[in-house]
Amino acid sequence: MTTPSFPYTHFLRQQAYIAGQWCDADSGRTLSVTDPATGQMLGTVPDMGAAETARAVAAADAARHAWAARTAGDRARVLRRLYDLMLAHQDALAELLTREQGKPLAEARGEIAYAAAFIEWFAEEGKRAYGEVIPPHAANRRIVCLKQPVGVVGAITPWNFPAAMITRKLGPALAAGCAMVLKPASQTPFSALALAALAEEAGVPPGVFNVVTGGARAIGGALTADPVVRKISFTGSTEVGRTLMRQSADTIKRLSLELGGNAPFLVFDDADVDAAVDGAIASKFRNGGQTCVCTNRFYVQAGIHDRFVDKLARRVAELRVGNGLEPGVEVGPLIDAAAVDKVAEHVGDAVAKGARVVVGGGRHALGGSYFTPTVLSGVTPGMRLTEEETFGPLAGIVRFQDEADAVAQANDSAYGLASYVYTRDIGRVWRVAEALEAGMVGVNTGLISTEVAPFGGVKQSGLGREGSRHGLDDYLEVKYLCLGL
Ligand SMILES: NC(=O)C1=CN([C@@H]2O[C@H](COP(=O)(O)OP(=O)(O)OC[C@H]3O[C@@H](n4cnc5c(N)ncnc54)[C@H](OP(=O)(O)O)[C@@H]3O)[C@@H](O)[C@H]2O)C=CC1
Ligand SMILES: O=C(O)[C@H](O)CS(=O)(=O)O
Repeated sequence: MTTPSFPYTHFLRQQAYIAGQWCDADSGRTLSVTDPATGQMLGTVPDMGAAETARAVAAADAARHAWAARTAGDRARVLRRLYDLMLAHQDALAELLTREQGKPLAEARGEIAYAAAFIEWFAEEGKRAYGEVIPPHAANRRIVCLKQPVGVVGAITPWNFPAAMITRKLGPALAAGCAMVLKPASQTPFSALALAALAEEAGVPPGVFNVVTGGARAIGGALTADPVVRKISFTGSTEVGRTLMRQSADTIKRLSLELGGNAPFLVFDDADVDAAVDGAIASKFRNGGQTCVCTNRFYVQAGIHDRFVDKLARRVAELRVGNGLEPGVEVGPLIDAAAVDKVAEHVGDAVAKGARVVVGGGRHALGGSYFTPTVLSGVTPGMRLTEEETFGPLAGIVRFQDEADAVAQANDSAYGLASYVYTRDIGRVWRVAEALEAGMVGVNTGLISTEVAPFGGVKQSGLGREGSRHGLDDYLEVKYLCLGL
């Protein structure tokens, strides 16, 4: 039976999803969602708060036992149906995602496939949540360790990947036998609600997956305060992650925190300069620079510096900026005016401190939330763009002399999420990769994100890992049985 193809409007749900019911806020209040490319309203979602969140937590707590009692294979079959449905409706889901977030349609299609891959991956991983039998400490004892689901999970996700950041949590949570209450970003809630509709169609039981939309502080406060919620999984800024960590302390919750980044990109004299420029474009301008693993500062060795800057600037000047729905657009609008202001402030600060605009440098002629892809040279430590996450299409380049200096500058940050190094010297690959204070290192590649590898950071970039076989552990508890004979 072929799956009918629907327009994106088919998935545009303007109600929240609690206990298997589509519902409005108790107050009747709504939040507007706008298309960042046009500023036009796309739709509204309920502006919910603590009361609705409490009902969602209660529904998750009621539903989790029967879900956990099903076999891992049974849960995997439901997740596989969700995976199949996501891919069957990839185009409609991608258009909905581009309309609420702004990224080019090709990237949105890629995100839907990436999001679905987490569901497929963890459907299978859930079947391998092996326990263990341990040689006993006494002849009359037997030791067995079980893996059991954490229970009710509170999830809070950002606007930059409105589908993948959800399934990166939903996949392992449901595969492990947990139930979830999700608060998506208010700027991009429709992808989350579309996932809820597909989960319902795939056979995820009522209450196992709930989506509450509305005020972040009220919903987040309710999730972190409720002792029934045993885990918080958050992706977003370090500032908010810190708040959630504090609020979770009173009930000692498990935490998965995927937070801010400040990725360094090191290019050594012996690098393939064309490959390095390809990697720089991929790592810096994906999603308009609005990913936590985007390069935030470039360090280029003196011998290759001028060639790298010239080649990169030529490529950046050719990037096509526009509405993500238009064919061929490579850089869409930023999420909102505040994001544009931040990029402009980083450019202004760097230029005031001596940096040179090689290409771009300001707001785009299209106006609104568009910013011209920009390359700055002559960047030096102390400029804001080397210390703060720009989260926009701005490449700032620092020239360096020797390896030790480059590594020291790269590590001079409170963050440690992603990092990148281009060199063809195998000894340098190992020295630098081992020395970089980051959770992830791209070697001669600017694209590192995949469901099969452990994604996460060190220092103030977060706690835990998502994806890979490690990602399931964050949703499981180890129970030790000591059997007296
Ligand atoms: N490490 C990673 O994988 C990722 C990290 N990030 C980081 O997130 C930042 C950009 O994303 P952005 O969405 O602006 O980040 P925010 O941290 O502002 O928001 C992320 C989510 O947290 C919610 N939120 C905000 N304040 C609170 C609160 N007090 N209590 C509970 N929830 C709250 C938001 O809700 P609402 O939308 O309603 O405000 C949103 O759903 C960057 O720093 C980026 O590096 C982003 C993506 C991935
Ligand atoms: O930056 C993020 O929000 C995601 O982690 C992006 S990705 O690198 O996983 O695609």
